[in-house]
Amino acid sequence: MSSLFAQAPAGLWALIAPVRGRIGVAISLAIGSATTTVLALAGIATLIQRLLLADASLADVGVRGLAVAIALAISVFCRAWAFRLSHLAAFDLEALLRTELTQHLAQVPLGFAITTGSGAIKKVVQDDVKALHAFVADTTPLIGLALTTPILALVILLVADWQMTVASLAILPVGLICLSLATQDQAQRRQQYDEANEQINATVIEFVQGMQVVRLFDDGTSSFARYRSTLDTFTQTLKDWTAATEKPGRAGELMFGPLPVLLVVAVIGSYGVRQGDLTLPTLLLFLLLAPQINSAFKPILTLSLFINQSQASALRICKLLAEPILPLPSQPQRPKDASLQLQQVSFAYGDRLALDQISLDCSPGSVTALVGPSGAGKSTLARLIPRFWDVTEGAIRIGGVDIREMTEAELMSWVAFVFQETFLVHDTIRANICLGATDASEAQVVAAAQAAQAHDFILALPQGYDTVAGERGTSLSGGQRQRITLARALLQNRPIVILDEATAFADPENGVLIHRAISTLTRNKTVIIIAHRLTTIQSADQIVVLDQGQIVEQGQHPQLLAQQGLYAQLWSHHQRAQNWQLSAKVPHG
Ligand SMILES: Nc1ncnc2c1ncn2[C@@H]1O[C@H](COP(=O)(O)OP(=O)(O)OP(=O)(O)O)[C@@H](O)[C@H]1O
Repeated sequence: MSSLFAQAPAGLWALIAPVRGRIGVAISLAIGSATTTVLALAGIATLIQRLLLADASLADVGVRGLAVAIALAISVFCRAWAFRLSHLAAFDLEALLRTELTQHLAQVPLGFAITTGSGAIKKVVQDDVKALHAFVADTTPLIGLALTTPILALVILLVADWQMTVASLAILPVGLICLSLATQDQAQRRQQYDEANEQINATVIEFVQGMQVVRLFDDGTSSFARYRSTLDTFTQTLKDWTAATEKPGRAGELMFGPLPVLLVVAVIGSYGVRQGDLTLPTLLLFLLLAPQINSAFKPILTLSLFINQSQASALRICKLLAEPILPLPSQPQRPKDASLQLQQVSFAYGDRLALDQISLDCSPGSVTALVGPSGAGKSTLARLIPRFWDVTEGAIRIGGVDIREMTEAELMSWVAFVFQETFLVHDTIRANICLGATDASEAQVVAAAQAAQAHDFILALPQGYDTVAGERGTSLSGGQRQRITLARALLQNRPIVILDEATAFADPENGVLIHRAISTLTRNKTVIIIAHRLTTIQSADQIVVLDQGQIVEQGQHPQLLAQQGLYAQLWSHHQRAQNWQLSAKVPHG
């Protein structure tokens, strides 16, 4: 359960509850502003009435004029104060929600980011929280303003002359009919618009991400043509939408403007005054207040649109906050050694089984290699050990203790994980090496970098260990980034090391250095290595061959070769790939 909310929030109003007090005050101030505006308008009507009297007393006129001025001043003050409060509340809410979301994300299983995608998570934490900011800052005072003005004006006019009120508002149904015509297939058109918009986004991302490849192969013409065609579809969708809603929309807008109602009031009212059914001050009151009722419909419709959009953002935030956190043990246990055991482990992504009844024993200090064709389940198995996800069935034990019975910190103190994708934070090289071992001394950091064959290139950087790694480490080569993450793992010095294809992308020179670093890192450790380069794992204590989520072969290299099974096939493919050379036909001169 999240700390900011007593129970998991279930929608827009629940999410903004932490700043409910200030929103309430802001709405009240907005109501005060609208009320004083309407009262000032009514006051102007009585002021004009007094001014038209032949024996108007200056004092009376003065008092009324002052009252109108004070009402207007109060209205402006309340409005400004309402928006100031709502904006301050919005900033606080934004900070509170971001903290809440990041705290929650820190507790959900690590695999959540992989399954959901970092783009989708970023959208919630950034864009949806920003949408709620806009809702609280701008929309909440408008709720008070947009609703109070027409209601109060209506009450005053009904009291003044109910028949005239009905007559002057007769125009409203016409406007409503036009509006419902303009919005009748709104949902379907909105969906078409969203789909066309998504298509454009996807094509732009494809165009930008693939620019290097695209421009090398076709100078960009064909992918640009794809972009043009989705843009044309998008433009056409918008044109159709505009054409279908244009006329009734404009008519509705006109009907909700002040002019038609002023015309009706002026004509009917003047006739009424001439007949003696209506007094001039009442006509003035209608001329001033009736347009306020009509004009309120547009802001109310805009408000409902805003509320719907904010509700969609709120639901995405709530869904993320409702994501179950990794269950933690009530009585944590400590492993007795660095042995690793998988006991009939099964795991499914949703209803798709990725691992099926895997049992495996790795004694302390042994090297276990996971091999198998693509999609066999190697990465999934490796990721279950640091609890990216919990097993669907069975158990994983370290030193005899089920990893679900260990605290997160305890588990992390046993397992180092070297990702296939190296990740550097936007900080100094030193901070990147120290990640997870913040109390390390300078000498320890340098020793780790030396062992990871990274010290020399770090010293050659402009600020040495104080150089800030570029965004996602872009200013460093792939091999250099790998060596920094290896230095990090070396410094952490955890008894179990999981290597996920750390050397796959290294060039030969980097490959030798990285191989050396890995040898140091894995010395005397329990190692699980996923390797496609089968040559590096020939001496592994056990090789586990996975296929379609199951262990199909298990043993040491010579044993597995002799079995002439899947491993032998993979090995011969690997050998062929190693011996493969570019054959060049030298032209005879
Ligand atoms: N995040 C995920 N969501 C859903 N299915 C997934 C996810 N990750 C992997 N899978 C599926 O689980 C199965 C095992 O994938 P896994 O990545 O573990 O295989 P692998 O042996 O490591 O493959 P490779 O050698 O290509 O990396 C595959 O069928 C894959 O499509």
